[in-house]
Amino acid sequence: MENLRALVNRLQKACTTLGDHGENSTLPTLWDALPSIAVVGGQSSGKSSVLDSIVGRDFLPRGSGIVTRRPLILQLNRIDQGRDYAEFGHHAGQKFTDFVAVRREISDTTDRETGRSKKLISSVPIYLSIYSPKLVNLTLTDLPGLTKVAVEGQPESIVQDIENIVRSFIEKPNCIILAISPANQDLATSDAIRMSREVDPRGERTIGVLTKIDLMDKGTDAIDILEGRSYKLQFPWIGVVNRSQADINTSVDMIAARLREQEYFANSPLETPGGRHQIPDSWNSIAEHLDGVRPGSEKVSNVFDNLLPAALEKLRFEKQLSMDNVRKIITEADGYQPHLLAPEKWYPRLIESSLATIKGPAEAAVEAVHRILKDLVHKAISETEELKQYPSLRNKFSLAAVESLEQMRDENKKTTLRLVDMECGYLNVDFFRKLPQDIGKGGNPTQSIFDRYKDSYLQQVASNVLSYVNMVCATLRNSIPKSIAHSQVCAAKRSLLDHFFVELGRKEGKQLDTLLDEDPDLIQRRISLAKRLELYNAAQAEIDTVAWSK
Ligand SMILES: Nc1nc2c(ncn2[C@@H]2O[C@H](COP(=O)(O)OP(=O)(O)OP(=O)(O)O)[C@@H](O)[C@H]2O)c(=O)[nH]1
Repeated sequence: MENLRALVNRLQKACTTLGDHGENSTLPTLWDALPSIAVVGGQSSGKSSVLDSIVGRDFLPRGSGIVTRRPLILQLNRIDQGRDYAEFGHHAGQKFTDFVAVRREISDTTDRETGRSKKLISSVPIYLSIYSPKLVNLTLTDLPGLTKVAVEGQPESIVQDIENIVRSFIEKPNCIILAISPANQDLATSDAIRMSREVDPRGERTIGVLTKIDLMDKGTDAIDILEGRSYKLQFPWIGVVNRSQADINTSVDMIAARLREQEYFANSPLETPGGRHQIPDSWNSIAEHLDGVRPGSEKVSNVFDNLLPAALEKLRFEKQLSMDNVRKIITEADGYQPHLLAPEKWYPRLIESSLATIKGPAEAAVEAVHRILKDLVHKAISETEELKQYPSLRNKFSLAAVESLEQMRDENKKTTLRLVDMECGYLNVDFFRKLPQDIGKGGNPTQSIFDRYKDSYLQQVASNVLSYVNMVCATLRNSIPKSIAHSQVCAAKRSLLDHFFVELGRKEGKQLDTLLDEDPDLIQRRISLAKRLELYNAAQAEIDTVAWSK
């Protein structure tokens, strides 16, 4: 990989020297075919700060308004040893070792192209190479910041002109887009996301970078964005805290800024150093299963629409309210002293005895959904590539998810059974008042107690109770799924791993390391592959020697 990057860098350098910059050419150019990384974002979103941070040098001009007014093509070159230095394409051979002078030259050469007006832009790129033992071989392009309106002194076309410059870089399929969005603005207004979505709608070559996390309003956090729930990309989002303007003014150096950034994330209650950033794909996958984006959630609807209604149907209340049963319950309720004036005292007993049987199917539905969620979670975890590499973390992750699901299930059982208890605890008397019935045979309390044990009377009671129980059962048939969806499905989507993340956040570095121990087979495979690569490289060198000696 490193060899490949070095090769691409060398090719880009050759293009630059030979004047092939890709722009304004009707012929296909080598430059366009080479991979590059473009830094895109709204004005003052933090693009230059991110680049400064990657390079580890304070070398880009800063200030208010449009600061980056020409594309800056930045080649980073790793050297084995020696002092850091920079070289401009327009001053080939002149080594800049003073990075303040580099910053000044970027400003001056921008002015030379656009005129002294700080409000104009140009599409002609500046080429800058930086050499350092601390760098990796990469080519990055800093682009003018996207803006929404032209300000005083700027041509009306400036908004479109900047978009055109940016688009000309990022529309190339070989361009990786580093899309910079500030966390203190709504992501829906992010220019970086708007432009990257236009050219890379599936987010396959866009890396989302969230700056200014330290400037977010109190009470808000960046979790939804960093976990890809606000805008999903194929690669994880990266959160950063760059130097503030005050830091720049007081010359806080890059090392101190980086330490402060680490400290910020280490002390942020919801962030964990690395762990939380590794996990979102699995978490997203669980949420997608539950949302029906991936298969699995239809099994939950099957419980609600088919299994629960069928189980309630099977209860057969008519059988429970047969005349023999009604007589038995009434006789038991009367005891040695038959009720003289309050036959309605039997009703709660009769109703409760029927409704209590609903608890069976209700509990079964809670259990069934719990099992489905457990399967979905296991499936999502096993599909998560990053977790395959770390068996201990995967194990802990899985245990935490199951434990959390079990707590939700237990809680859900209580709430669902309480729904049934509530129905038993209070009867809607109005329902009975409105029932079309023969008052003389049924609920008339003044009726002689001797008539009350007659079959016709008991039939009437059974029929009244059956109507009522059927009505309640229909209500519960609707409210039980709601209770299950609320307490298990939505709760799992919302907070399945919250407890786990908090626990993870409390762990020390060493404890985290034990979680990230790799699968021994995988380590062995990597060692074998590295050996094989070494062998191939040696073989390639041999072949080259033979070829050259011909
Ligand atoms: N507090 C804080 N300030 C930041 C952060 N990132 C950038 N800034 C500040 O935001 C301002 C703009 O940052 P730049 O990096 O110049 O932004 P830019 O996108 O390159 O700006 P243009 O090139 O003008 O479009 C500067 O004052 C930075 O110090 C951050 O993460 N936290």
